[in-house]
Amino acid sequence: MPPVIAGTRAELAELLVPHRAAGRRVGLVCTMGAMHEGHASLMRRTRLEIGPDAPLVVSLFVNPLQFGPNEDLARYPRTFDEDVALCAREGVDIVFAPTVDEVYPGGDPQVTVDPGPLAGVLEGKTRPGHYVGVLTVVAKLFGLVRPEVTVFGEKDYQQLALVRRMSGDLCLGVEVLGGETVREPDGLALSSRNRYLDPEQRQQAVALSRALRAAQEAGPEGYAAALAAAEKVLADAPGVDLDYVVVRAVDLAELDEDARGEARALVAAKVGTTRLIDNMPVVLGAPLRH
Ligand SMILES: Nc1ncnc2c1ncn2[C@@H]1O[C@H](COP(=O)(O)OP(=O)(O)OP(=O)(O)O)[C@@H](O)[C@H]1O
Ligand SMILES: CC(C)(CO)[C@@H](O)C(=O)[O-]
Ligand code: BAL
Repeated sequence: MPPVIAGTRAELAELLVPHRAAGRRVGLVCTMGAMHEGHASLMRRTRLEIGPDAPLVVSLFVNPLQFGPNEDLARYPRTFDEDVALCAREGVDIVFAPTVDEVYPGGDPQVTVDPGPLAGVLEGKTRPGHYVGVLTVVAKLFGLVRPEVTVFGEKDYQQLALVRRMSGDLCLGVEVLGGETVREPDGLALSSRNRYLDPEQRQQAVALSRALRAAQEAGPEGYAAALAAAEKVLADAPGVDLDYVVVRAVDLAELDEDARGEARALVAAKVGTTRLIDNMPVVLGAPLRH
């Protein structure tokens, strides 16, 4: 069965009434469309969480508030029919695809979400205002859909951390789960923006995941070795204009040289004009002997 498309808040609310009356758990996956297997995996994970009879809602909205003035809002890929077909294959019940006016009647909102200090680093440093835009629209989507559970991709690791933090700090009551990153066979993380890459850039882009794997492999030798291994791969990579490569704590705090245990390696770089991000778990320090 194809999903029902809701273009307005009123249509969405009406579609959810019978589910709420029946006490079903609502699941939400937030997207900007141009869907791929990464999005599909979040839908499947959400379905597992809510069960077969509960409503699975997917939002499809390219949110202008999270794009900077020199970013790719105008050319962001829009593939509505293919997206709906993917949602149908994944058993999505409702696709919420509002217009900009429907989400922001009267223009930009006066009240927005302050994402706090975690938004001042990494993606937030390079893209000022990005996480105000992301959290504001996610808060609105939470308010409109009122989901019990949502799954966000680990590919956007800082975004996942911030959405979790928002739900907790603002008592929104939404369980925020992380979905593993889906990759191409050569390691490149699936991303809607991969379609901007020409064949040569597509080859070059694999350096990001190779660098993260190098950090993983060097992890047992410690923090400095893990970081240096990733940096070396990227320094030798043609066509890759590095923004940052870091090894951080799982909560994205900075680490010192003696750090041990679970950490996260994260990278952002431009390949041609396309900005890509990726991250992987890293375990720092040799395993403790018993
Ligand atoms: N490869 C992936 N594996 C798992 N989840 C993903 C993957 N790529 C994106 N997601 C998740 O899908 C959700 C919607 O993301 P979005 O629509 O921006 O897709 P995207 O591919 O990340 O696009 P972009 O190229 O703009 O970053 C987010 O929670 C994001 O983390
Ligand atoms: C969460 C999100 C849909 C908000 O616009 C977007 O940032 C994305 O696609 O990751
Ligand atoms: N996937 C995160 C959305 C963005 O880059 O704007």
